[in-house]
Amino acid sequence: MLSSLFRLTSLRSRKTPVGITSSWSIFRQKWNGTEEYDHIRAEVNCPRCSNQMPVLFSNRPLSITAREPGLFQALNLCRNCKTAFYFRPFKLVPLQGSFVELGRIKGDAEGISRKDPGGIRKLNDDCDGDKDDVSGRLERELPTPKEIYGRLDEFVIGQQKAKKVLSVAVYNHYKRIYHSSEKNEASELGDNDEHVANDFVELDKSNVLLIGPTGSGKTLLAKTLARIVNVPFVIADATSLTQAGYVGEDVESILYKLLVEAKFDVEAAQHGIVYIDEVDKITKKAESSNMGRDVSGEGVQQALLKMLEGTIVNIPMPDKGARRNPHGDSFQIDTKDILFICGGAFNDLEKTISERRQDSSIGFGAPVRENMRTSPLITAAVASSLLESVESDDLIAYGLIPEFIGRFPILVGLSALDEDQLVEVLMKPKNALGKQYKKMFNMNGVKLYFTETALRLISKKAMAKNTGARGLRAILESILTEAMFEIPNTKMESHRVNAVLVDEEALGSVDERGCGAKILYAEDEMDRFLAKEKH
Ligand SMILES: Nc1ncnc2c1ncn2[C@@H]1O[C@H](COP(=O)(O)OP(=O)(O)OP(=O)(O)O)[C@@H](O)[C@H]1O
Repeated sequence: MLSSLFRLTSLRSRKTPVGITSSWSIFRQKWNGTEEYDHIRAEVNCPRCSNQMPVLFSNRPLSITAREPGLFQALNLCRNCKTAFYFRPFKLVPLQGSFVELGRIKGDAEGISRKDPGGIRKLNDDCDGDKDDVSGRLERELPTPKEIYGRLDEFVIGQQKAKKVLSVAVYNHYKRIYHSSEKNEASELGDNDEHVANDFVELDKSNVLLIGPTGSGKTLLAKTLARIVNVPFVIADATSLTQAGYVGEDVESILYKLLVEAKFDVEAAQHGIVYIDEVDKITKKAESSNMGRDVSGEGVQQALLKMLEGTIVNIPMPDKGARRNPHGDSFQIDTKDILFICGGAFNDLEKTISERRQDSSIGFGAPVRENMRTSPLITAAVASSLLESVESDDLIAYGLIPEFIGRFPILVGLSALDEDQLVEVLMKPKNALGKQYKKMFNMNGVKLYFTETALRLISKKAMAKNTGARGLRAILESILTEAMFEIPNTKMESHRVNAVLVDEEALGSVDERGCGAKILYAEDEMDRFLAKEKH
């Protein structure tokens, strides 16, 4: 996609001054962790559609100008008209320069305008300098923590505390982004002293670390949040990452995926959410057992530090064939506004927490210790309570390095789902598994029915497997496979399947297989069964 974007290099050259409309600022940052370059962040009007767009100039040499040193230049894509430009200012103060239009991305044909990955971005797009208006829009368009919580509730069962903490964290994260755009507007308008003083208050970024057993909804929470605030979202696996210089997926590849997800709209990518799973596998402890290769967990944590905090990362543009070329031009992604959510199961972390709190001082005391040894159910409840009080020191004791933990001011503990919650997971959320299978059978004109006892048994089986909600799908798949195999072959009236029933017999018991879902042919068979059940 990108090669077509830049194929039209130097198609047209317009000598139009770069109009600085709202803000510009200079800062110095390392590129590729070694050389230091100056950067100028500016707002310009797109010469094609006149929409405002943010541009990041830097004096890093680009191959487009034969690597001429010392020039401030930028490559940028107008997200409104999807036109790529090369910018080269001929004066720095006030910033003025010329545009070279590089070409346009075909919108729908390549799916570029398939969706606008930045509902959030619309706010910035519309900033027209009226401060009240910016604040007003902030209030109108950014969902409040309660609204975010309400939407999460539609998809995620239980985890009330995590949902609340995340709603506030995400709201504050995007408010922080608007705060900086609002700040720029205010200083342009020459606002009063109090506002000017407030401008110097920098809001820190708040990445989130989710700690909870497998199948408790960590990934689901992150994915749903990204959908609610309508920003690009990617999932990365910490175990596949390598420290600098090692062969394997590198840290930059996460940002490349985010850029792809944002359809190469740099600003949208910079406001996205990245979920990094399995961070408990890059602890010092896990190095020998889990990584299975010559890469230190600590090295990977080190490699992630800069990106988590906020740095400008260079993402090489793909060559023809969509391969990334490290020697070619690149997109620059500033990670300071990307929200990083990390997740991990951190098995047995509760023991570390318990040790820290020396058991008796936590209020549970000896009876709880006894319970932890004897009853797995109570142990799960106690473990959840302990996880809620997790602190940085516990994670350091677990093997995360202090610098890594320091970049996660928000720690959230998730609890294992209990039997009732697993039954809800099956049927309640908007796209619950049970609803999905019902829809699938409905497509063949067949009704799928689960009895209450069957739903409980499915949950019990999942709990016995210790895989949380993750295990539900495998159980459903195994009891419904036979029915899904038969039904498409029974289109003839005489053999038409009317309904499929999942009852206790279909499931067997917690540790034994049942007979599988029952296929009902006669039209009234299901009605008779339901009447009997009611009776
Ligand atoms: N609390 C929940 N509410 C609704 N569905 C859930 C919940 N937890 C898990 N699920 C479902 O279970 C499956 C696995 O969940 P998810 O990937 O979020 O688990 P996880 O905690 O990230 O697990 P892991 O640590 O193994 O990555 C998904 O299909 C998800 O829809």
